[in-house]
Amino acid sequence: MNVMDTRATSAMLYLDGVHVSFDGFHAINNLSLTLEPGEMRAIIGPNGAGKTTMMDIITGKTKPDEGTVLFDGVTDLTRLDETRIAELGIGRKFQKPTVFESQTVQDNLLLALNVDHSVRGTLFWRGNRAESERIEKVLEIIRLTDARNRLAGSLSHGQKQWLEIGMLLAQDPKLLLVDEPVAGMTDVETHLTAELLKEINKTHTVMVVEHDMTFVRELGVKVTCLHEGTVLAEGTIDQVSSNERVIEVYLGR
Ligand SMILES: Nc1ncnc2c1ncn2[C@@H]1O[C@H](COP(=O)(O)OP(=O)(O)OP(=O)(O)O)[C@@H](O)[C@H]1O
Repeated sequence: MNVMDTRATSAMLYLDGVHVSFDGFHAINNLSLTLEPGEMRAIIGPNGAGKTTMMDIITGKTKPDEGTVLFDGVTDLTRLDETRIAELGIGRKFQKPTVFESQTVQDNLLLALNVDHSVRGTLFWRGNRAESERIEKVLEIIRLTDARNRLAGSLSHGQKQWLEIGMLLAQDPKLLLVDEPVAGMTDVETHLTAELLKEINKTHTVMVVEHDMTFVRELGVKVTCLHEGTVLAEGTIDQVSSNERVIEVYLGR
């Protein structure tokens, strides 16, 4: 691919002709996808479509056999390891919340900030002014300001998910990858999560994988449906959900 391609130079994320096979099985098959800076994209698709593998490629956990994966215009992610990719500003939220249950909400956020906690000791450190302001802002976005001193273990499932999204946000990533955030949530929590991601998307580029179509519709963003490791359909939720192939392989089941 020519890196002077305008898509490649302006995109936050640019995948082109990506292939991944596991023992001869083609999990990702000529996958091409572009995410613009500031965009939020919803990724849908049946089990085994390659959604997780695509996230693994972006974060460096899995290396493609072929294809181009560029971040922020020019950085070739296929040459970097997971740590370096995280340092570049790609944050990933896995499906299950993994907060520090015996720490308070606020201390979880402090732990997530990029500081040398081994030296300063998180429990005695309350951050400099910029960091404190950042924590306040994140608490507000994730709606946990009033719960700041509660132990994370005492939060509801939905609140734990929001806290973990907040821990990513504390690091101010350029791109947030969010895997099935509303699985196991109540309808109210699901609605609040859509609001929360829309708020985050005002200042961050977001890619969210989700099966819950009510939630995806509420996000109101461009949708990509993957199937057999490639893009089956892309467009508005109405366009994608009325696509005959999407209905056949995913929605109509
Ligand atoms: N490490 C691996 N070794 C062998 N096969 C794998 C490996 N990782 C993924 N696969 C296969 O690749 C395909 C794509 O899997 P992937 O987990 O990316 O799908 P998915 O769209 O995330 O599905 P789900 O919605 O169930 O999470 C599946 O058939 C899966 O079994």
